[in-house]
Order: sequence, then C-alpha cells, then structure tokens
Amino acid sequence: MSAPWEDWNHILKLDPDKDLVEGETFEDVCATGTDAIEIGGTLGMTEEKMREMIQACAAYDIPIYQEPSNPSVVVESDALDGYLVPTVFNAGDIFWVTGAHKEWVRIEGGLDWDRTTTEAYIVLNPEASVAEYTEADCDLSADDVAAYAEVAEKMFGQEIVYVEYSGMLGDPETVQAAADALDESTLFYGGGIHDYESANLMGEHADVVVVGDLVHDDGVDAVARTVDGANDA
Ligand SMILES: CC(C)=CCC/C(C)=C/CC/C(C)=C/CC/C(C)=C/COP(=O)(O)OP(=O)(O)O
Ligand SMILES: O=P(O)(O)OC[C@@H](O)CO
Ligand SMILES: [Mg+2]
Repeated sequence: MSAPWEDWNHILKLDPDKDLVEGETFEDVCATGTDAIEIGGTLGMTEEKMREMIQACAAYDIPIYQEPSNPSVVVESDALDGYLVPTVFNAGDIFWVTGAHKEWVRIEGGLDWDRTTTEAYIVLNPEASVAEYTEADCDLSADDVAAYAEVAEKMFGQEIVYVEYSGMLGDPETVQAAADALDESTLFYGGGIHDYESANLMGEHADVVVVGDLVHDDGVDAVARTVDGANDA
C-alpha cells in the first residue's frame, strides 16, 4: 500500500501560534485545494494551541497531520490522520536528531508507530527559528544536501526527506540535487512559496511543496494560487 504523501503535490502547514487573515475561516483554509493540512511550528507551541487548531480543522474532509516540535505538544486525537515527526539531519545538537524522540518513547512507553512517520529535515535558512532552535549547520553545498538526502533514504530508511528553507525561497538547484539523490523517498520542499510561479518552480524539483506563512499573512486566495502552481508542475 502506498503512503498518502506519494499522491500529494501540496501541503498547507498551519501554525497554531498564528492567526488566520481577518474574515477567513478554517472551512476556507480546508477548501484551498491543498492535499493535506500539517499543523506545527517552532516558536510558541503548546498542547492546547495544537489541540484547538486540530479541532478547528476536524470537521472538513481533508487529511490532517500533526507535526510536533517536541514531545510535550503531541496531541492524541481521532481527528488526526497521523503524525509527521521531524528529525533534523543537520542539527547541531543530537537532541533534535534522536534525543527528543528517545524522550517521547520513554515518556509514552508505547507509541502508535502505525500512525507515525518521520521527516528527515535538512534545514537551510540560518535566519529561521527552526535553524536557531536546532543549531543547524546551514552552510551546506548542493552536494552536501544531496548526500544528506541519500543517507536519509539509504542508511536510515526515511520515507520523507524535507528540504526546509522556512521563511525564504530556496535554491532550486539544491532542491534538484536532493531529488536526484533519492530513489524511493518523497521529497518535501518548504520555504517562501508565495505565488503560482514559486510553487510551480519548486514543484518541478520536489514531489510535494509545503506552504506555511502565506496562509497567515495573505490568506486563502493566495494559497489557492500556490496549489495551482504545484499541481501544474
Ligand atoms: C519527538 C518529537 C515528538 C518531536 C521532536 C521533533 C523535532 C526534532 C523538532 C525539531 C525541528 C522543529 C522545531 C520542527 C517544527 C516544524 C517546523 C520546521 C516549523 C517551521 O518553523 P519556523 O518557520 O522556523 O518557525 P516559526 O514559524 O515558529 O517562526
Ligand atoms: O512559512 P514558509 O516559508 O512557507 O515555510 C513553510 C514550511 O516549510 C515551514 O516549515
Ligand atoms: Mg514559520
């Protein structure tokens, strides 16, 4: 059976610490044409904010995944299709590679692995909160990124490799280098997608484009244009 993300072109990532544009609803957000909603962020996460946002999307017919940024914000909810849990391959602190996960397993003592898939992040914008938080080494060439992608797939069996430029539009050649390095894994790209063209460009290189801040800053019509761009790529 194939994994759902193998059929996706576009993910909308909602940040529980940010508001929607005035006048827009979660119903509007879920009707943008995106293939799935991912709920997560780096700063200001709490279990309560996570839970509220999951509940707000629960009524609509769209897959919802939680992307927890640490074990204490993981929400158990039937509204979720599953968990996409980051592991940051270029983190400066091993805690963000396996340490947080070890704590999660230790505390919970019996995770629902059938509902959990890890995302092998390669974090590339040094200005992003996620880069600061994980002390990521963002000074990487396209060859470095490709090599991390290959290690993620072949050595660690990661189903999802995530080239993360959160907050800025990345280098398409670097994204393509990651794509070329993968045989089976699904390549997610996220960062700075803001219109049809940027979504279409990154959709040419990655399997799935992830759109984040745009929904909170510009709203659902802008997101819908990125869905078109990703689907046309
Ligand atoms: C083991 C468990 C359950 C969790 C650990 C998961 C890990 C390793 C998290 C570290 C990386 C991280 C914080 C991922 C969160 C998702 C993400 C990259 C969100 C984007 O964040 P930014 O855009 O940088 O942050 P803000 O939008 O909050 O500024
Ligand atoms: O907010 P943006 O820049 O769209 O980034 C999306 C996503 O990759 C963040 O984790
Ligand atoms: Mg962000």
